[in-house]
Amino acid sequence: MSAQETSMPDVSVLRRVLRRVLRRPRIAIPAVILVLELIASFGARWLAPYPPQQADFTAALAGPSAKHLLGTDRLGRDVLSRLMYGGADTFREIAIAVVITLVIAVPLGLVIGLRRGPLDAVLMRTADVVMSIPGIILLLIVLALFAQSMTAAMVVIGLLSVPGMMRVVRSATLTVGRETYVAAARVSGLGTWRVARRHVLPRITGLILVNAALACVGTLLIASGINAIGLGVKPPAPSWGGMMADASQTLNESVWLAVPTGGLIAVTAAALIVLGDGLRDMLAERWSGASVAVPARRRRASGPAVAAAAVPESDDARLPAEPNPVVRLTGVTVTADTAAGAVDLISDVSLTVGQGRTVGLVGESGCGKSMTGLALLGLLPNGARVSSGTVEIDGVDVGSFDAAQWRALRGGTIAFVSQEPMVALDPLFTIGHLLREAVRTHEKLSRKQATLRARELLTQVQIPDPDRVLKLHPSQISGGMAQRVSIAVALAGRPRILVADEPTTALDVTVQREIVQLLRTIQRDTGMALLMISHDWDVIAEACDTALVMYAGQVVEAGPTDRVMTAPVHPYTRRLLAANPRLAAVGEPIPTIPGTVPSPGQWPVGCHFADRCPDRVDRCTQAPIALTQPGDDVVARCVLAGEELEVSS
Ligand SMILES: Nc1ncnc2c1ncn2[C@@H]1O[C@H](COP(=O)(O)OP(=O)(O)OP(=O)(O)O)[C@@H](O)[C@H]1O
Repeated sequence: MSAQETSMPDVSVLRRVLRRVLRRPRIAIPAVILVLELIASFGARWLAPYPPQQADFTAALAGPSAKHLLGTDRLGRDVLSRLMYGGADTFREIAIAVVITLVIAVPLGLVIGLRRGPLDAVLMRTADVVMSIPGIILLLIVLALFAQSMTAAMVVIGLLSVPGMMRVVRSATLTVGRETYVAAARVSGLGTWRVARRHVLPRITGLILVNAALACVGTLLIASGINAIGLGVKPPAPSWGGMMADASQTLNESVWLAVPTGGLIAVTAAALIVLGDGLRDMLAERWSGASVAVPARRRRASGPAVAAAAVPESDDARLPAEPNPVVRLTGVTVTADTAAGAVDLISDVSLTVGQGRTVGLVGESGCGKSMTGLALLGLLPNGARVSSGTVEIDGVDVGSFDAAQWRALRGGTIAFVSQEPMVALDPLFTIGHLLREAVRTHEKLSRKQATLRARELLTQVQIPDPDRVLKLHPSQISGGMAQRVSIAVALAGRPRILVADEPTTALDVTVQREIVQLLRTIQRDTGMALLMISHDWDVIAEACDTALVMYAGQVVEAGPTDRVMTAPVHPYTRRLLAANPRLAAVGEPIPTIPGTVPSPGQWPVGCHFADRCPDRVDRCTQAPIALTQPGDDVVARCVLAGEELEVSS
């Protein structure tokens, strides 16, 4: 963010926020009450009618009168003045505790919610331990050790509240972190902290405010309690808790004395809660319609742990040659820890994408296409890892890369476009802001230069009237335009390889063609390599030089797209092509492949497709099937592949 952006907030923005706040009684009323209390408390020296200790024994325990608006206590001291003087300490105490809680808990919750891993495990266990400490005993010890210092007590309360707040922030971050725009921001190379601050924090601010309000109320009550039992502010200095204690001692003589102090504490607590709720609702309204939380993609539950049979080495299989390889996956197996044990999600996947080339991954849902793309992006889900094989990018083995090295690579060398353009863009910001942020992640540019580059990117993705679009929010543009914008964001770092995971699935047919053509044009102009993940043969036909067909975690056939589509060798490829709805004859039912893709962990020992394959022979189920090259341009994982070719030639 530029100095201009971070410096003095725009007056018109402040005015807008103020107008919005004042229009809502649920915010305006508690806010006015609290502001008046703050003014009265911190301005007590000038505003209070009497000094806090000035006693008038002739007017002890008097009710409200013109002279003493809220009456007097048993020493004839003015209750209103004492409440005003005592308020400053009360608000200061609340501020100390709650600021400590927020300053520690919010960043920690954000970071562990996004990063997970060992830090998450350590902090969560530490939180469990801290939460089991009996707070009241600790408070009494601290008050004894620090000469009844309320500051020390508030520091302890603040620290003891950290675990609770951290858990709330962490679990909200986990939810928001699953949204595609957050994944997209991470893939564009933004560090965890920047993603947290720019894309997660604004979404969970409402929740944090509600919990902060509750923490304020909790601290108010605890601080009043400590003062009431005489362990905090020492009499005759005024405090709300001390005044409650005084009132309780004189209840038999005057019930009234409890009313102003008790009422003030109750009104303050209620105002804090209503204000927190009101602000949360205001922020929630801001989000409604802008983005719909996308549920995490449904994952098929892994079946009972069946150890994946060792697949023979596939060195003998030469995948289609790719000139100037930018990316090379060699025999990559991704394994995930599940409740049923370690399960392979993809097995022995090899692929190469050369400069200026497009390789397509095609297959039914659940075959492992996305997992292959995520392995290449270094973005495997928690618990999943590359358990064997290598991933090379620009000739460098990235297997041992740490988070910082991946960050440097993502968005720069490799970029990602997802299937949900609308949710890949953070709805809170304008297109211009999102593009400027993406551009400045990779290049040191002034705001003006970044705007020019953002405009250039919009032109590159063929968006008409880029100046107008820069000022719009994602919710104000169509799905097709949003996909163009997310491609522009991906191009901001001038990537060498772009992974496009079903980039046209959410779009209508005409727009799909436009997006595919756009990607091809960009690729021709920039020489970028493209890994296109799709279940749509039309997209593969239109965009890809080479097609890899995946089934149940394995590459089952590969070759030049034309050959794969016109002379498929693997029975699965043939049936997948036949099931293409656009090839079905009018009036004829669309052929389907009976059965379903076996889940990871339930793959059979032999050919993964055997159960669904009408051409199955005994050899298919006896041992793992290797990927072989039975002919020019033909790579297949089928025992019948060679025979097939002989028959057809
Ligand atoms: N974190 C995970 N833990 C366990 N299994 C997972 C996990 N993530 C994905 N899977 C499983 O891995 C398999 C491959 O998933 P993947 O998303 O790569 O399939 P896909 O071919 O891209 O399908 P789709 O087109 O539906 O995304 C699926 O069976 C999925 O259920």
